[in-house]
Parts: sequence; structure tokens; C-alpha cells
Amino acid sequence: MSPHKTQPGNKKESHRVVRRRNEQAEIDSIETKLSNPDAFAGAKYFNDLPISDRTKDGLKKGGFTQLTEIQRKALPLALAKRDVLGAAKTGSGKTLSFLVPVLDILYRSHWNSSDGLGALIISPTRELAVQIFEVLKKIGRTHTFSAGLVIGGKEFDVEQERIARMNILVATPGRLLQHMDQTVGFNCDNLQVLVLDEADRIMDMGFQRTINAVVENLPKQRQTLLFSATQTRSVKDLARLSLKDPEYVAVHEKAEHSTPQKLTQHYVVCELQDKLDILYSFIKTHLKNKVIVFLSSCKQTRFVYEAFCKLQPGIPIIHLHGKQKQTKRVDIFRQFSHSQHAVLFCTDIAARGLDFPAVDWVVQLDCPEDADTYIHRAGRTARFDAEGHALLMLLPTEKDGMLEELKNKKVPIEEIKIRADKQKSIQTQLQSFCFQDPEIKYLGQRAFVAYMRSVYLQRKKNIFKVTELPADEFAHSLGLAGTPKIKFVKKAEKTLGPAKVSAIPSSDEKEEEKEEETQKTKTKYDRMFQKRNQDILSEHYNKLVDYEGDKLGDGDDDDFMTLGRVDHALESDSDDNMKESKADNLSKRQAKMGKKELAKRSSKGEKLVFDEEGKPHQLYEMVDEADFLKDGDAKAQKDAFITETGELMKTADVDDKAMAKQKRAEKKMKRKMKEKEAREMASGNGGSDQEEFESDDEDMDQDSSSEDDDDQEQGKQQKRKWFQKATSDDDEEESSTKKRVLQVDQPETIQDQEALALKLLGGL
Ligand SMILES: Nc1ncnc2c1ncn2[C@@H]1O[C@H](COP(=O)(O)OP(=O)(O)OP(=O)(O)O)[C@@H](O)[C@H]1O
Repeated sequence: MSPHKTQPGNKKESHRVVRRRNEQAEIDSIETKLSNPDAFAGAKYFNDLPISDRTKDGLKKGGFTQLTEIQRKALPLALAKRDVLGAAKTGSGKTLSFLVPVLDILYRSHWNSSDGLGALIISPTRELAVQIFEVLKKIGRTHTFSAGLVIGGKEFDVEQERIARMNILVATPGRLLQHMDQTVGFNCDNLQVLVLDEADRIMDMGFQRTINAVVENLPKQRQTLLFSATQTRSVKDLARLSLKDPEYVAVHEKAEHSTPQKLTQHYVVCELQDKLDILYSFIKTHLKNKVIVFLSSCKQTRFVYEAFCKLQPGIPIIHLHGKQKQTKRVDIFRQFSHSQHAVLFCTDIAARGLDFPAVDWVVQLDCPEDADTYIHRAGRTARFDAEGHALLMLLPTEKDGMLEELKNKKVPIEEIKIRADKQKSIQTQLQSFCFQDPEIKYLGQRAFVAYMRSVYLQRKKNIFKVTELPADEFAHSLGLAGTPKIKFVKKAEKTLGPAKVSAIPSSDEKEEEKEEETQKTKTKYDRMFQKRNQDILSEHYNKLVDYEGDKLGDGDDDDFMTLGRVDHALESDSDDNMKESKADNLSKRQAKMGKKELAKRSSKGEKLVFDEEGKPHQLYEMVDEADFLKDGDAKAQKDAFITETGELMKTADVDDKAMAKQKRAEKKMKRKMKEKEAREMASGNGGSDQEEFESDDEDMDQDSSSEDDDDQEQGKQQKRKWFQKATSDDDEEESSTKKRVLQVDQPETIQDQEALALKLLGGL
């Protein structure tokens, strides 16, 4: 029992009163100790610090006993209600450096549900917010605060309902501001603590204005804690705006290296076209490891994921990128966290802050944009006091520039060579995947363009040299038969091997040029395949067109480069398909022409026979003359054929006419029914219940689709994602939505988590 605790003095004193008195004594004692926070500079354990028994209990239950360096330095100051600007290496324990003060400061203020919002934690990404929320749940379950996640990706009005009741919120900037603007009853006037986590990333992601607007809505009299892994200028700017006389806590500033001590770091210099072979060989030799592979775009991530799944290397493969639905991303985060051996292909969405336990290797397949991004990516392994390895793949053209950057940032990294005998080529397999599966080929093309684009867009031109990339070889290494044509929207005209790069001179002219380009690239096949109902290939092609359409919304890849012409070898395919297209697939032009005119213009049908090699021949070429004459002379055979075919056509014509008549009758009937209903409505009788119900359903569909519009992958409503596996995102989504309706015991979605957290943390 703590020294400040007392027993009930007399029977009339309720346990509640005693508890209150004990709590107050504990709080008084803590406050006294915190009048000199420097006295705790040498603390080793959480128990040595002046924090509440409840928080200590939560920390113990969460498995946290010993302090990390940043915690030792930042906690006494933050607990003493000072503004803190904290900077420490990745994986050094910054999260607890602000969560412990948040809980304890509210506790010391006797915060309860009627006091409203007491602490606000802002994180740049949803994943990170979820992660912070989970740690909060872990250590905060001994308190009685209510806590919520405000990260978008779920219904705004549901959040609106709950947000006003929360004591602690973990939020992403955009969604938070939306609530500040639109949610009546969301009041931050009492806010005690504001936390800005991953401040460097908040700034990198362009949230400066949003944060400024959020801060404007907060009371000036508050405590602010700002944490960051790197101390950039923009972080200092942010600190100037939001902190008051802050205490600077930069624990690793004087350290020899900026990366964790137990992180072993290597780089390998290789050609672009060899990267996937090296990656595959690496994975095959690390099957008993947990590996994260960073790529530079969502499209590459998807392609490499799909292709490697098909290669079946013998280890679970998952992928994470910004185009996945929020729930899917959270699922993947959990799945990888709980895996012992797995490979995660991902974009930089997973580079900062995410805390996957026990990652053995971080492989940077594509060069990071700068040394800070390298440090963040590599920091996904060797966290806390664990060991880890990082491997960076550099192109010969990237080597000097990137190594110089890393040296300046105090990153100790050494070169290793790949043993040629250990390297296995997967190019033939990728080629055959692309050949057999147009979807893989399509993904490969997109990956190619996305990679080129990402290199082109890099700011550091001394490292990233797009014109020196071996475009053809790279395309082949992805399994593509030809190099997709790409266009840069930029001043100078450049050519990448045979891949033509056309130019758009200035932003003013951009739109015009774009239009022109669109006109130019509309070949016969473009036009033909835009008619959705033609054939399978057209559907495949339409996806390309659809995704090009996506570009406005997704802002990811394609507004800078586009696939000018698609390497499908479509010509013969499409001609055949056109021949086979049925009458109801006629183009508008053909339909206008009328059947008779069309019949006049079109050539007569020919009967062809295919030889063993698949080559077509006229019928007579394949028949021996003697055999042919057995059935009578040529003229007689011709007459018999015409009579027989004529009869068949007559029958077919009768059937067609009967069918057309029936359709007309059905149409007429429908029209009459509609007219009748309209008359009834006008005379005051509403439509049937059934109809009302159906139209409600339609609205619901529309709502649910718009709810997902942050996710470009969804593309067309109701349309199955073409690149998915049998257990697709859609299926999972659907089942998780169903689950949401049911009472859940185990938290599976963010809502479940929140509900659980409410139970655990709060007494609403
Ligand atoms: N005192 C502690 N005792 C044991 N484990 C700890 C302690 N503090 C933090 N950890 C663990 O160390 C890991 C890294 O912590 P955390 O995510 O807070 O680091 P970070 O500094 O925020 O990293 P990043 O900059 O990458 O976000 C987590 O798994 C966390 O559970």
C-alpha cells in the first residue's frame, strides 16, 4: 500500500470518500515532488518517477518497467506541465513519453466525463494513430477516462455523436479540423494537453495549415508536447508556433550515429533490372525471418506483391499501401504484427512511427528520397533494445549521392556484394505470368510507369537520374514484352531508349497539351476498347482507361506520366474479337446505318478451317479433290449448301422476330404500368411499400460507396477488384461489415476497438 493511503476512520465514512482523500494525498505528494523535476534526472524505472499508482499499474500491466533515455529526460518535465520539444531516434520510446503525462495530468486534475476534452494527440497517419490508441488502451485501462480515435475512414456522423463525450482523443489533422468546423458540441475550451507526435512527418505531409487552424481553436492556456525523430527546420517552425518556452530534450543529438545502436546496415549496388532477382533470392534465403520491403509507389507494391505471391517463395507475403481501405490497412498492420515469419511489401506509408514487433530485416528495394526517410524506414527494425538489419539497394547512378547524404546524417553503412551463385533469375517466370494473365501484365506496366514517375519526381537530381535508367531492361525484368511508352509533363524533351517521352512546356499549357495528347493517343484500338461491351480484352483495356481516370482523384502516379500506348499485341486479338462480336454489340455508327445497309456493305461470311499449327485455310485447301467429289460436283454441293443455310436463316429469322415482338410487348406493358402508377400518385395514392423500400436501398448503396471514396482501389461500385485473390479485400470488407452489426467480443474493427476502449477507459 502507498504511504499516502489511509483506511476509513469511522464507519460513517464511505469508501468513496476515503478513496477521494487518498487520491488527493497522492496527488499532493506528486505535485510537491514535481516542483523540482530535475531531481528525477537519474531515474531508472517508472516506479522512481512521481506518477500515480494507477498509471504505474497500467505500465506494469503493459510490461513497461525500465525507462528509455528519452523517457527519463522528457517525463519529469512533461509531468511538471512544461512544454516539451522532444527528439530521439526511431524506436526509442517517444510514445510513452507523452502518454504517461497525458494520463497523469488529467488524473491530477480529477478529470471526469463532464469535463469534456482534456487531451488531444495529433498524429500524421491513421496507422500511427491506431497504434498510439492501442498503447493508450494498454496503460490507461486503470483510469476512468473515455478515449476515442478520430481518423476518418468511418462515418462522420457516428464520430460526431461520440466525439463530444471524449476526454482523450487521438486524431489525424484533417478529420479533427473537420469536426472542429462542423460538429456542434465539440468543445476544446478545457483542453489541458496537446500532443503533436511525429511532428516532422506532420510537416512533411503538408499539414502545416491544418495544424495552424486546429491550434487556433485551442485554448492558449495549455501544455504542449511535441515529439519528432528528426529535427528539421519545419519542426522548429512548428514548435515556435505551438510551444511556449519549451524544454528541448534531444537525447541522441551528440550520439556518434543517428540510427539505433543494434542496427546493422548494408547497401548493395545493383542494376535496376536485377533488383527483383536479388529480392527473390534474398527472400528465399530468409524464410525464417520477418522482413519489410520498401518500394516507392503503390503500384509497384501491388505488382511485386501479386507476382511474388504467384512465385510462392515459401513465406507468407502481405502488402500495405495508401490505396487500401482503412479497415484493410489496420488488418494488415495487425496481421504482420502478429506474424513470426512474413514479408511485408509496402510504401513509405509504413516508414515512420509504425511499431511492428520483432522485425529482423528492412530491405529498401527503391532508394529513399533522402537520408531522413532512410532512417525512418530502417528504424522499423532494431526497435527499443532489439537487434535488426537493414539492406539498401542502390543503382550505380544513385550510389555516390545517396552515400554522401547518409554520411552527413551519421548513418554507418557498409557495402556488401551479392554472391552470383546465390542469385536466381525470375524473369522467365514473370514473363510467363504476364503472358498468361493480362492483369499481371497490366500491373507490370503500371509499376513500370509508377517507378519511372517516382524517380522523375524526386527533388535530388544528383541522386535520381531518370534519363540514365535502363528502361527496356527494366521493363523486361518485370516480365513485360515491350517497354510501355511514357510521357513526362516537363519542359525538355527526352527519350528513354525506345520509350518515347514527350513534353509539356509549362503548367499554363498543361491542360491544353494534355487534351491534345489524349486526342493523339486515341488510336483505333483506344476507341474500340472504350466500348465496354465488346470483349474480355476490352474490359482489361478499360481498366487502364478507368485507372487513368482515377488519376485526378488519387494523386498518386499518373497525372505526370501516362501509358501512351499499351503493349498488348492487341491488333490480331482485337480484330478477331471484332469479327466475333454479336449483333447486339454493334457500334452506334453501325446501328445507325441500319441492318440492311450493313448487310450490303459487309462481306459474305467465309468458312475457314484451321490446320494443326492453328493457321486458317479456305475449306477447299484442306480437302483432297477425290474426297471432295464423292459428295457430288462442286456446283451441286454449292446449291445444296445455299439451300440448307437459307432454311436455317429463315428459321432463325422467325425466332428473332418472335423474340423482338415479345420484347416490344414487355416494354409496352412496363410503360403502361408506369403511367398507371403516375396517375395513382397524382390522385393521392402513394407507391407501394415495396418500392419505397427499394429506393431506400439504392440510397444506402450510394452512401456506402461514397464512404469509401478515399480508396481509389474500389474503382467501380460493385465491381470486383480485378487484381484480388479469392479472399479479396471486398470479401473481407463485406464480412467485417457484417461482423460490425453483430455483438463482438474481440475488437476487430476500429469501432470495436473504440467501443472496447470506452468500456476499458471510460465510465460513460
Ligand atoms: N520503457 C520501455 N520498456 C520496454 N519497452 C519499451 C519502453 N518504451 C518503449 N518501448 C517499446 O519500444 C518500441 C518503440 O517505442 P515507440 O514506438 O514509442 O518508439 P518511437 O520513438 O515513437 O519510434 P518512432 O520514432 O519510430 O515512432 C515499442 O515497441 C515500445 O513498446
